[in-house]
Amino acid sequence: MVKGTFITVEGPDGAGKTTVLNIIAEELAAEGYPIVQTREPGGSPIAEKIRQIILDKKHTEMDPRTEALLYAAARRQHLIEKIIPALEKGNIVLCDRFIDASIVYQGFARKIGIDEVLKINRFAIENTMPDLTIYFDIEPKIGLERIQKHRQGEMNRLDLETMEFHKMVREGYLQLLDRFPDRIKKVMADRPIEEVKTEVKKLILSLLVKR
Ligand SMILES: Nc1ncnc2c1ncn2[C@@H]1O[C@H](COP(=O)(O)OP(=O)(O)O)[C@@H](O)[C@H]1O
Ligand SMILES: Cc1cn([C@H]2C[C@H](O)[C@@H](COP(=O)(O)OP(=O)(O)O)O2)c(=O)[nH]c1=O
Repeated sequence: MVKGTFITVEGPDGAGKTTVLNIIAEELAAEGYPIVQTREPGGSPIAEKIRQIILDKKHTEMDPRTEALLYAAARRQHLIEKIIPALEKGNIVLCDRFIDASIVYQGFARKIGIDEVLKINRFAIENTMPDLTIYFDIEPKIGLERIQKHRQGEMNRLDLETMEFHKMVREGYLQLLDRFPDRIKKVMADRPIEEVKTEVKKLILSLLVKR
């Protein structure tokens, strides 16, 4: 029987997920909550190796279904090695991206199909779904500008096609929000970090008091 609480954050790149999660993890830990913070793809040695294969810029010929299977494989390994043991010990697991990222990026934006990607991910994760998923909503243009601003010209792949892709990503998340309204909660991420953090923390605490 799993005793812990499993919370994931999702959203387009540059929405502020990592920034806000870092602050909240630190605050909750200081307040005495047993926090385990982790991220996908990666989060365990085997899963990190799979991440390197997926994100390797040399792998331009990678087929979308291969990519989806690799994400699902990394997810399974991370779940078995890290998330489930932490939940069994009663921890609150805060995870940066999980199954919804695959549904949206591979299923919707790469056009494999939401239900196809759900199927392989159900195989990968069996029954371990998040208790709560916080979706950081932001216009892709703003998210990408944030990333560019801090990487100072290094990342210049932001042509029209990738903007189209990122728009699909947001659209995919909004569809998931409609499909799973009880699990996924939306936060407007186009606001100062402190405001976003306060709202996200409120959502987390309101789940924790119920349990
Ligand atoms: N609310 C915010 N307003 C302005 N800049 C932000 C905000 N949240 C994050 N950032 C900055 O935007 C960049 C991307 O944030 P990050 O947390 O890495 O996003 P994500 O994990 O969603 O891709 C970082 O440089 C971060 O400092
Ligand atoms: C977990 C996951 C991530 N991704 C993508 C989303 C990101 O663009 C990238 C992860 O890179 P990462 O550097 O972790 O980005 P971020 O800080 O924005 O989360 O992988 C998928 O396409 N499918 C998935 O299942």
